[in-house]
Amino acid sequence: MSSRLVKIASLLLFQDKAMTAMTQDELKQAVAREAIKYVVDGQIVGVGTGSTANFFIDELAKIKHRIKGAVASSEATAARLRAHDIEVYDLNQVATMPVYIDGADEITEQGAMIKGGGAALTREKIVASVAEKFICIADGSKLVKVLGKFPLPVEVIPMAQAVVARKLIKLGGEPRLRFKDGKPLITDNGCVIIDMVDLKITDPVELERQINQITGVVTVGLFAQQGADVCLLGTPDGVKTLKF
Ligand SMILES: O=C(CO)[C@H](O)[C@H](O)COP(=O)(O)O
Repeated sequence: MSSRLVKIASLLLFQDKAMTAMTQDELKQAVAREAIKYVVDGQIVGVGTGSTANFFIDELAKIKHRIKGAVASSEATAARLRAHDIEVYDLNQVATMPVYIDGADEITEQGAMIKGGGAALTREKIVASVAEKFICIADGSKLVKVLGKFPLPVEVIPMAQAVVARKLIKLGGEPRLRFKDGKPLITDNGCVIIDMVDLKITDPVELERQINQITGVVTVGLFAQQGADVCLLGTPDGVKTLKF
């Protein structure tokens, strides 16, 4: 192939990739916009972490005069909410809230999810447990028949990393310590993340129960015992609402 043809081909490839990325962002933005309908006036809203949640925060900023404030599931989310002048409440000041709105790494047709790709799984699970409803916002690529293609995150007390990893191996899959910038990633809670790869999670409720029982585990990123109540799924044909 001539160098001119190679250049054109790589330009087209670049353009194609850029368009795919843009489309996924547009889908995330569409579900974030739709999620605003679930926000209850005068109340506190629980807010998740990640790129889809970030789109939601930007939409929430447009109606901030209608809400009392928000509870954040991570330091990053708290910073973004504050940058929009949305009041951030400590969860200890909040007994209940109508909705918790967050993304997911994978979600099944039954509403079970893998979360924690952004390392915020523990605070996400805690805030979600206080909310009356979990509204999952996700682009269509997150809908799966069986959970486990996305590595399952487990937040672990650092001194228990090796013992927990040994016990996780017995449950199948392969534990991998998560790194960031060449060092083990440290969560907002001062813990590490072990990602379990090569899993095929046919019984998410049971696996969540088993991993929860391992001493040294803080949280597993399986949200099955308490999954989503609603999923707003972004598809090229529009936002689909799945109720569980
Ligand atoms: O669980 C999460 C962060 O801990 C996120 O909700 C999940 O990783 C999805 O992220 P994104 O919206 O960027 O695809």
